[in-house]
Amino acid sequence: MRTIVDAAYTGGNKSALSVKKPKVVFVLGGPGSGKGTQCANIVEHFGYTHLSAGDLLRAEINSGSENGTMIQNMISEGVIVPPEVTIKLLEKAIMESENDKFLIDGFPRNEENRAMFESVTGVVPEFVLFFDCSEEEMERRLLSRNQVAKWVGRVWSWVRWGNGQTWFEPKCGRVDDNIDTIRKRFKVFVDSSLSVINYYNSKGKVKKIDAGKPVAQVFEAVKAVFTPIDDKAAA
Ligand SMILES: Nc1ncnc2c1ncn2[C@@H]1O[C@H](COP(=O)(O)OP(=O)(O)OP(=O)(O)O)[C@@H](O)[C@H]1O
Ligand SMILES: Nc1ccn([C@@H]2O[C@H](COP(=O)(O)O)[C@@H](O)[C@H]2O)c(=O)n1
Ligand SMILES: [Mg+2]
Repeated sequence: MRTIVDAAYTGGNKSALSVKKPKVVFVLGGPGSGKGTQCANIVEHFGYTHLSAGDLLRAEINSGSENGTMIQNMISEGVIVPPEVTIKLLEKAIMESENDKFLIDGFPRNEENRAMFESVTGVVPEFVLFFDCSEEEMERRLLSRNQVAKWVGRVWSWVRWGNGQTWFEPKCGRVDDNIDTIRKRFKVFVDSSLSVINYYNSKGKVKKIDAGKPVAQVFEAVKAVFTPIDDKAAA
C-alpha cells in the first residue's frame, strides 16, 4: 500500500541517486552501540565511505544553514529531524563522493525516513548491519564519551591559555550526551527505530551483531559479514 510519503515523492524530480545507483549498507543500533567506531574500522578494511546522518546534521548546523536552529533544537531534544532535510544531505554527500559504496550510519531512524529514502532515491540497502547492545552498556559508553570530550576540552583550554587555569568551562562534546537526552534517545530508538530493523528483518536483510563486547571482538563479527564468501572459503 502506498503511504502519504510515497505519494508525495513519486512523480516529482528523480533523485540523482537513481542514476548513480550506489551500493548502500545501513548501519543501525541504539545510541552509543558503537556504530561510528565500527564504521571507521570497516572503511579502513573494506573501502566504503562512511556517512553518519547525525554528523551531516551537525555539520549543517555549523554551516549556518537556514535549517540550523531547527536541527539544533531537535538534536538537543533527541528527536528525529524531518526526513527531507536528512535525505537531501545524504544525497548530496553521496553525489559528491567518487566512491560507489557507502555505510549510512544512523539512518533510517523511523518508518518515514525509510519510506521516503527508498521512494525518492530508488535505492534499497544491500543489507542492514544492526548493532545490538543493552541500554545499561550504551548509557555507560555515552556518559564516558561525554566525560572524555570534557577533559579534552579542558586540556585544550589549558594549553591554549597557557597559565594552567581554565577560567571558562569549554563547551565540548555532544549536546545530547547528557543523561536526560540519552534517555529520550533510547525511547525514540525503541518507539521508532526498531520498527525499521523489524521491517528489513522481514526481508531477510538484517545482519545482527552482538555489540556489547569489546571493540576488537565486535569487529571480528563485523569482518565476517563483509568478507566475501569466496574469501572465507579460501581462508
Ligand atoms: N565495543 C565497545 N566497547 C566499549 N566502548 C565502545 C565500544 N564501541 C564504542 N565504544 C565507545 O562508546 C562510545 C560511543 O561509540 P560510538 O560513537 O561509536 O557509538 P554510536 O553508535 O555512533 O553512538 P551515537 O548513536 O551516539 O552516534 C565512544 O566513546 C566509543 O569509543
Ligand atoms: N536519521 C537521523 C539521524 C540523526 N538524527 C538526529 O541526530 C541525532 C544524533 O544522531 P547520531 O546518529 O549521531 O546519534 C539524533 O538523536 C537525532 O536528533 C535524525 O534526526 N535523523
Ligand atoms: Mg555515531
